[in-house]
Amino acid sequence: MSTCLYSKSQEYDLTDETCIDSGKLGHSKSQIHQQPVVSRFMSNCHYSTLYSDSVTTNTQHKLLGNMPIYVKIVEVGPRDGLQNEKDIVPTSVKVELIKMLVDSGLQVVEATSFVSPKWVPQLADAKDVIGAIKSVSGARFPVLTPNLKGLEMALEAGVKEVAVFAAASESFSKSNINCSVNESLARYRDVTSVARKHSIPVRGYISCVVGCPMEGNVHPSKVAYVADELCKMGCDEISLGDTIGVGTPGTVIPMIEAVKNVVPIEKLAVHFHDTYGQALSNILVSLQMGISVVDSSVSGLGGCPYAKGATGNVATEDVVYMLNGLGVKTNVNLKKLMLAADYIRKHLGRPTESKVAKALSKTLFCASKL
Ligand SMILES: CC(C)(COP(=O)([O-])OP(=O)([O-])OC[C@H]1O[C@@H](n2cnc3c(N)ncnc32)[C@H](O)[C@@H]1OP(=O)([O-])[O-])[C@@H](O)C(=O)NCCC(=O)NCCSC(=O)C[C@@](C)(O)CC(=O)[O-]
Repeated sequence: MSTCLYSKSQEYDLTDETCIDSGKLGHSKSQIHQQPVVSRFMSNCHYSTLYSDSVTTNTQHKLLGNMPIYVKIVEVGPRDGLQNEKDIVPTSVKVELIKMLVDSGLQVVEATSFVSPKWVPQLADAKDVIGAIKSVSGARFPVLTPNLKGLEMALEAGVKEVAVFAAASESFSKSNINCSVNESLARYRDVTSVARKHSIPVRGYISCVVGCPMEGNVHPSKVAYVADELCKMGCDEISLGDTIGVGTPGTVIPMIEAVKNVVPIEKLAVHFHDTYGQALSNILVSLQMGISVVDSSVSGLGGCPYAKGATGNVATEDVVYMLNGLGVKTNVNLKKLMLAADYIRKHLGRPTESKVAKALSKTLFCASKL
């Protein structure tokens, strides 16, 4: 047994296989322990977690549970990330962002929503965004559709995948989509039924899976109820959203346990906001429980217009970095992803929310020469 990565006070009980190979860095393990972690990032452009194929990690270690070999990342930045922005982001910027995200290797990029422009003015250009990315290949571009009207508009625009969005809390459902949970499920039965006739896959979101901004704690049985209904109406994937980012493994585990009793685990995805800094630990336990689809947002953009105080989604850069470190494939090139993050952050005029991007920003130039 040996330890790696952090200072003595934070030692992890990992085997040699689970350590990031110090040989790749050209340092001995004792040297690694002597260096502060940030200076190691800055002085080592070849740091192995930048590249998914350069890490030789034993994902089957008993402490890690049975990690999936591959995790599908659903990039929600252009939709969830931008929907809350007050200043309208030009369509051309959204389109360029989507192209850069696809170029980084992301295979699913949620592009926009066909929702009421009165409710979400930022996404009023949904049709134009979809029109402009029609020729972009290499990724799927699902969109949100809250009702049949949204679905019809999406189909007309040429969308090939849609998502409906319910909530486990009545109050949130009312404030987000202006109807009760059961009313929303009835609407979504119509949406999924029409979508299926067009062979369009449907994802079902559930918001507030552990906590609601108005009702507080949400019982796992409420999440399981909505998940079961979404599954029965034909949703192909169900994304469990901690909309306000209050969950910890202590609340996330029983919630997933309850849901996986009614929905096959292969159909589940997780969607964590990082308000309390718990998103990565919640993702890790979700993977250990058998989930292999993770939603995230480039640069940690986001927040829901109807969940006051909630911060952005977990940053895609941070998810990719963790998965690289675990030896789990994602197909994402972290350096290119950071370029996409840089592009949108510069436009929005705000610094990144990604811890990884903050740490690596000084080595980006160096990494770009590799
Ligand atoms: C659901 C409605 C439409 C109900 O809104 P409503 O006001 O009850 O709807 P309505 O049927 O009375 O229609 C009102 C107006 O909206 C129009 N309309 C109606 N539907 C559409 C449509 N699809 N597209 C465009 N326009 C539409 C409709 O034609 C009408 O226009 P008017 O006659 O006044 O000119 C509204 O509440 C809405 O659009 N809500 C969207 C809210 C939203 O997008 N929230 C963020 C996404 S959810 C989320 O972020 C959480 C998630 C998924 O990320 C996971 C997590 O973190 O938890």
